[in-house]
Amino acid sequence: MNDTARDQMAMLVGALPFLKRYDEQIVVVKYGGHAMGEEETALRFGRDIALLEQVGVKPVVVHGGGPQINAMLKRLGVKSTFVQGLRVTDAEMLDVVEMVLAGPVNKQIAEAITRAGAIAVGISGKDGGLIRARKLTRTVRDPDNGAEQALDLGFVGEPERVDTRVLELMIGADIVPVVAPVGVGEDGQTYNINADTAAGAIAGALKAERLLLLTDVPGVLGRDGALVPEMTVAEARAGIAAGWISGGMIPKVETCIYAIERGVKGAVILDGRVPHAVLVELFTDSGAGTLIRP
Ligand SMILES: Nc1ncnc2c1ncn2[C@@H]1O[C@H](COP(=O)(O)OP(=O)(O)O)[C@@H](O)[C@H]1O
Ligand SMILES: CC(=O)N[C@@H](CCC(=O)OP(=O)(O)O)C(=O)O
Repeated sequence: MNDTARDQMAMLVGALPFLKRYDEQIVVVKYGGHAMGEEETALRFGRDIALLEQVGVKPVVVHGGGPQINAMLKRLGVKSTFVQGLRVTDAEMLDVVEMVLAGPVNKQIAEAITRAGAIAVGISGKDGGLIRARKLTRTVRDPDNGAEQALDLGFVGEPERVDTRVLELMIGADIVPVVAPVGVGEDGQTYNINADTAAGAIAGALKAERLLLLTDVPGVLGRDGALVPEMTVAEARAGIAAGWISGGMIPKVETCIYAIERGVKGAVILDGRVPHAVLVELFTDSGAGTLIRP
């Protein structure tokens, strides 16, 4: 046997316990807009998700699409602003957000997975009452007098309740759900939801075995810039308080903490642009990215 064959054999044997561990288990994968990159990246992602389904894992995909929304807004000549990483969403903006997320982005991902041999169906959080949302309230501290001020982000929502029935029906029929992060209020109002937040709420409601957040950095980086392979919820909270976890990484880490507190066994932040990142994370000992655990 040559070295290549020996390496392949070792990989295969190493993966077997993980295949058993994830058999019939729900894994929620958040596919971020930055991780989507070139068409080839999306096709590779589709092949990995289809493969997961074919080996008995139950994947549920929740996607973002921030950069894709930005591209459409540019074409339309509409300006967009972000507050605390969230897009301020007025009625006109909401139309574009829903059109892009629940339209081409959602369909492209479902199509890529289906082309790779699984059956994937794209839905939005509005379908089947999946994500009941309410208006998100946020405050900001005035730097001059320290007073708390309410922020109005328009139609930005937060999940209030997740009704998993439509997902369970799909999963039970071996259909891979692909979910756009749009929710609906009690009064029928549509809300734009941060995709990390939506994925965390869905993973929590499904009590998923794993939540994977695919982004365009290797994971959580420590003060020295090196990847932190693993951290507890307490360590993650301390990192946010100390300030070395900041910006767009805060909602991701908070989402992981939220999901774990609702029974998800482990949440991982990893680089979705790396070929087969999902497979390496699930089926190898070393994993990929940063694992946040209870
Ligand atoms: N400790 C940290 N480790 C890694 N990234 C961090 C950290 N603190 C802040 N960040 C920032 O978080 C960003 C990832 O969040 P974001 O750009 O919102 O991702 P996405 O578009 O995939 O949702 C990184 O590009 C980086 O600038
Ligand atoms: C409220 C809010 O900010 N919603 C996001 C939804 C998409 C998203 O989160 O996409 P990524 O994961 O690719 O960043 C937005 O409008 O961009």
